[in-house]
Amino acid sequence: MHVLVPFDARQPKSRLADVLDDGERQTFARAMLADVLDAIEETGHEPTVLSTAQVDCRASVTVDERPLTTAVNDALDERALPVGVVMSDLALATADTLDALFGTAGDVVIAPGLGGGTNALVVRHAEFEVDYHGTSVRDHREAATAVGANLQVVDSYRLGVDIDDPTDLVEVLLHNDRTATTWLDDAGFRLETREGRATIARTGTESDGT
Ligand SMILES: Nc1nc2c(ncn2[C@@H]2O[C@H](COP(=O)(O)OP(=O)(O)OP(=O)(O)O)[C@@H](O)[C@H]2O)c(=O)[nH]1
Ligand SMILES: C[C@H](OP(=O)(O)O)C(=O)O
Repeated sequence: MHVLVPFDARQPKSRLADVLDDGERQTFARAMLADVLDAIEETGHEPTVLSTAQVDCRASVTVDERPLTTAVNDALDERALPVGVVMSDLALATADTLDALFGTAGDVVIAPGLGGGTNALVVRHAEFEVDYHGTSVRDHREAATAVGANLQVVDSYRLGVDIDDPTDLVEVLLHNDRTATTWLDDAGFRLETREGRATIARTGTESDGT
């Protein structure tokens, strides 16, 4: 199966601006992309990065500067189905969890994200179109129904966590041990327990007084 990996190479991960500067967000986004590409390759499927600008990575790259939804729908039209779409910020994605997604039968198979996004999906129905942003998981359910496509939802913690906000970094430090975690470690991020919950702190910053 062909697997598209959308990637915003221009200003990635703006919601992490409180904890990472511009250059750090670029590097961290690329680290997560590398981990996602590794996991897809381990499944034996073929990833193509669908990027807003050229990016140095181990997969083939198609550059499309248009908005996410337009770029993905055009890429779906150009390829023989089925096609997978896996977001580049799924830092916890593993070959096993992706195999479960790719192996689930259905015209449209969705891995929802926390907060209403669509972290990954498989499209086997020619009339189905994506519509990202907002509560896209609900929009995709409706879009599947509208074209008469059978929809399946996979239940996956690892595919459900996309790294958008600083609190999501906790999950990377807790549950990933690949490129993105190494990068966070090297950048000084540590887990701390506050009021019984895991949270992140960064050594060498004002917040820890060093
Ligand atoms: N090709 C393409 N990919 C995009 C675009 N916008 C976001 N992405 C990718 O789509 C996935 C989900 O992106 P978001 O979390 O909504 O956006 P983001 O740019 O990563 O982060 P924020 O700036 O914090 O919203 C990630 O893999 C992004 O790299 C776009 O306009 N084009
Ligand atoms: C692209 C978007 O991602 P989010 O903004 O929810 O991370 C979505 O899944 O619709």
